[in-house]
Amino acid sequence: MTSTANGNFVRTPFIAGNWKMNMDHVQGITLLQKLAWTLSDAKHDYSRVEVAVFPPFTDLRGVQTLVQGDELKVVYGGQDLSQFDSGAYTGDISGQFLRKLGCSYVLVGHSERRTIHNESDEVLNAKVKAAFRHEVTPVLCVGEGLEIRQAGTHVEHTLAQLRAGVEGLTAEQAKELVVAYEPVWAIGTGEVAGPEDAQEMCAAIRAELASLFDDSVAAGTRLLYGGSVKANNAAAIMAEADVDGLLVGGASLDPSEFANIVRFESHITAA
Ligand SMILES: O=C(CO)COP(=O)(O)O
Repeated sequence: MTSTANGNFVRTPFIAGNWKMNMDHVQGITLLQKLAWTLSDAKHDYSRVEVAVFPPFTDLRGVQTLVQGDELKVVYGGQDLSQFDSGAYTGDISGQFLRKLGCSYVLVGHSERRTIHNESDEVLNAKVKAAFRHEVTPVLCVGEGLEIRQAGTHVEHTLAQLRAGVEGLTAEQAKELVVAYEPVWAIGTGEVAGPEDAQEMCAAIRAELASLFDDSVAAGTRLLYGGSVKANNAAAIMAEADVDGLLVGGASLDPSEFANIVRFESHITAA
């Protein structure tokens, strides 16, 4: 992303709220309504900054109904999907079902899936491919834990996750893919990676995409940062050349805070 103080971006900035296992389907609707009102009051231009929410599966039908009924421009997605299309996989959700619910995106390989559910790079690669099969754009999450960061091998570690995740994709798919760098030590801890840490990793990811695919993939793929993003640090992170968006956890549960993150450009011009 090349940005200037007046907010000209090469790739459309993407600000996403990952609600994790918060908000039942009633609370979820209220949260989305408040977010939409706040952004509408602020005359948010969704063509300048794309806004996405990732609610729990049980909220998705309500979110779809609200988005369609009120013609909201907020897009939404699932927090996970099965690598399989259908069958005897109790508890799992097919990409086909997400597509039918109007999901544009799906998170794949969030660190909480990798650690709590032991999802391997191999499974995650199959999930990325399943998402493409069902025409849902995967947001592949990568990032290192604290020990790896302290050992100084974070770039190598994260790029290995990236390579495994995108294996077998076409250049066209890789360009559509969104990659989210979320250092595990910065998630939900209040410990935010500095803008320069986010930039270091996003630049490395972009260079890796150029070598795995080609320069047009590297130039087109959107790269997000996630981990303790708040309204007061969003603008500085977004000012980095290779950061195209933000994946926000805790702060996305507060509609006014999240709206201020979406409106990070107003902070840049105000600064
Ligand atoms: O995991 C995250 C988003 O997917 C980040 O969570 P927090 O913003 O709560 O640190």
